[in-house]
Amino acid sequence: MKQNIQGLYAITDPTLTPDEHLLPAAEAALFGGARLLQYRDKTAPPDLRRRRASQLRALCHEYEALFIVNDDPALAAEVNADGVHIGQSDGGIATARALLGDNRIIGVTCHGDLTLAREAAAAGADYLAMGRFFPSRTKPQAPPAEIATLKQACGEFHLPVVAIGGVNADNAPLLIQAGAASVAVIEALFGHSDPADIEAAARRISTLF
Ligand SMILES: Cc1ncc(COP(=O)(O)OP(=O)(O)O)c(N)n1
Ligand SMILES: Cc1ncsc1CCOP(=O)(O)O
Ligand SMILES: [Mg+2]
Repeated sequence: MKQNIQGLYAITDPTLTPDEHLLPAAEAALFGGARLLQYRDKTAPPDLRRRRASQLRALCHEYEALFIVNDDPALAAEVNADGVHIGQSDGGIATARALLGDNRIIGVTCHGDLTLAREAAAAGADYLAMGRFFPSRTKPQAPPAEIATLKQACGEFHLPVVAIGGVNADNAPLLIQAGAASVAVIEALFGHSDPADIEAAARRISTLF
């Protein structure tokens, strides 16, 4: 499982995709080649989050893709997700590891900071997420990161590095050439409402790997 952190990493967004369209939108991204899918919803009530996370896990596994829950290791454990993504204020790797065990994936936000990346690697992260590399309307306040730092991280760590922030089919090659194992994408996929357009956008990015 952990060796498969590679390729297009699609991340859902409740502002771009209303709940009633979530499953078809996610399926379009998977059909277009997404290899990982993250459920990122900070606003839905807990029972809906549980239901959608279970449904998305089943969908991802139909496409042999990895299913990751954002922010919430307890939900990831409850729905038997492949892993969790945590940021610097999301509770820490040790807490997530205690809930998820050694076989599940823990991804950690390291912004553009090699010190954070070294700490996450030493604490047992399974992938390091760096970014934002380009302006992002989804998270404009995310601290900017340099592609030179991405290159350095990819050379230093024996862990996959995921690049995020304003990524689309035109700029993803810069990140892949710098060594990113995966690019994480929200708006360039889910900014489309027609599933055929989501699928086409996913395919354009997936074929870059
Ligand atoms: C793959 C990936 N990388 C980075 C993030 C950002 O996580 P975080 O810093 O915790 O911010 P939020 O996404 O929680 O707003 C991510 N979710 N996924
Ligand atoms: C969650 C997150 N963390 C850093 S940038 C970002 C948002 C990525 O979304 P988009 O692909 O729409 O820029
Ligand atoms: Mg978070």
